[in-house]
Amino acid sequence: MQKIVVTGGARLTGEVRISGAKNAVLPILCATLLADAPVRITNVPRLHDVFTTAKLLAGLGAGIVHEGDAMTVDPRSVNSHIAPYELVKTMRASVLVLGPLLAKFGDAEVSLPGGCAIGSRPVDLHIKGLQALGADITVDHGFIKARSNGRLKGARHVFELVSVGATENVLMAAALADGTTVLENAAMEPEIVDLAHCLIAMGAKIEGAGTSRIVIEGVEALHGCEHAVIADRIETGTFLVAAAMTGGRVAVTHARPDTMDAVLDKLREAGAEIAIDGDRITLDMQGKRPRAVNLTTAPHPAFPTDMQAQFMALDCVADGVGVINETIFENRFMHVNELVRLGADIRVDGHTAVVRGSDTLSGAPVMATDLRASASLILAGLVADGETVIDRIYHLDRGYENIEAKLSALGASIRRVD
Ligand SMILES: CC(=O)N[C@H]1[C@@H](OP(=O)(O)OP(=O)(O)OC[C@H]2O[C@@H](n3ccc(=O)[nH]c3=O)[C@H](O)[C@@H]2O)O[C@H](CO)[C@@H](O)[C@@H]1O
Ligand SMILES: C=C(OP(=O)(O)O)C(=O)O
Repeated sequence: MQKIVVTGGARLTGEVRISGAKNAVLPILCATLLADAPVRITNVPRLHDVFTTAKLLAGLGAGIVHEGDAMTVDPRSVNSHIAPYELVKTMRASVLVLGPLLAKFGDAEVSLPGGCAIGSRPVDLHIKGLQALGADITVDHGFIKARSNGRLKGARHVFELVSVGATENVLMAAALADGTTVLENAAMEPEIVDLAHCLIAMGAKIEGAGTSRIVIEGVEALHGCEHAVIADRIETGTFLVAAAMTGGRVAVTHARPDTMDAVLDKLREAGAEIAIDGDRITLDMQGKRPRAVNLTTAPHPAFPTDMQAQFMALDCVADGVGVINETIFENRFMHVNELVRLGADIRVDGHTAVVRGSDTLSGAPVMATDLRASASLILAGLVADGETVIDRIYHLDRGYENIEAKLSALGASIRRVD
C-alpha cells in the first residue's frame, strides 16, 4: 500500500494553482443526469471521488468522455436507475444521484451510504425533502427505493437541519418538478451556488442559491451546457495553513477568496499577512510562529468542518492554547491520536479539543483515518523533526489533486512510496 513520507523543516515559498472543488464537481456530475443532451464540465480535478462518480454514471448507462480537465457526460443513454452498494460505500456523495434519477426517470434505487469514520451521516433529510416533492420512498434491504407517479410536484419544504447534500439532492430534483419549490433552511455553501449555476446553464430556474431560501421553478426539460467548476476552498485553505505553519510565503492562484472569509480571518488571527488580488491569495508569515486560534465549526459562512483538522495541526505548533469545537460531525477528531503520536498535546472532551502548542513535533509513522485527517498529518509532518510516514493515504487521493507534487514545488520534502 502506498504511503507518503514527509521530512519536516522546509519553509514553504512560491505559487500553487488551486484545482476545481471536489464538493462542487461531485453534485454537478450527478446533475448531468437531468439533462437531455451532453453536459461538458471543465476545471474537473483528477480525484479518486471524481473517477468513482464517473464509474457510477457509466454504470447507469451514461456516456463519459474525460479529456484533461474536462469531462463530458452524455445522459441520453442512461438505462439503469440503480446505484450499487460497491460504489456508494466508497463515496457517500453517490447518494446525490437519487434526486436527479427520481426527477428525470421517476425511479431510483440507491444504496444507503452508511456512516464513515467521521460520523454516522444519515440521509433522512434527503428522503424527507424528496417526499415533500411527492416521491414515494421506502428503505428496504439497504436500498433507498424512490418512485414518483408522473413528475415530482413543487412544494415548500423546511429542512430540519442544515444539510449540504440534502439541499443539493432536493434542489436538483425540484429543477424538473411541476411548479414552484421553496427550500427553507437550505445550506448556503459556495458549492451549492456552483451547482445552481450549472443547473441554470442547463435551463433551470433557480433563485436564492447561497442564501437559506432557494426558490426553484420547475421546467419541462433541461438541455446541455458547459460549466467550469468553482475553485476548491478546502484545498486553498490547506495550502495556506501549510504556509502559515512553516513560516512561509505562498501565493495560491485560481482561488475564490470570496468563499474563504472564515478561514482567512482565522489565518489573520494566527498572525498571517494576507493579500488578495483577484483570484490570487498571498499569505506571508515572515518566518514567525503562528499564534493559537480558537474555532467552532458550523455551516457556511461560518468556519468549515473540512478545515478543522488542518487548523488543529496549526494549533499543535502554535504559540498558546487553541480550543476547537466540532459541531457538524460527532466523530471528527480521529486525527487527534495520530497528531499526539507526533508529540502534540491535545485533550478531547466530547466535541471540544484543547490544543497546547509545542515548539516541536517529532516525525513518526502515523495512519490517515479520513480525508482531512490525512491533510492534517501532512501539515504536521512539514514542521516535525525528521520523517513522518503516513499510511492509508487512499483517503487523501479522494480529495487532493497531486498534493505531493504541489507541496514539493513549494519546497516541501514529500514523496509517495509503495
Ligand atoms: C461531498 C460533499 O459535499 N461533502 C461535504 C458535505 O457532506 P454532507 O452533505 O454529507 O454533509 P451534511 O451537510 O449533509 O451534514 C451536516 C450534518 O447533518 C447531518 N445529516 C445530514 C443529512 C441527513 O439526511 N441527516 C442528517 O442528520 C449529518 O450527519 C451532519 O451531522 O457537507 C459537509 C459539511 O459541510 C462536508 O464536511 C462534506 O465535505
Ligand atoms: C468529509 C468530506 O467529504 P465527503 O462528504 O465526501 O466524505 C470532506 O471533503 O472533507
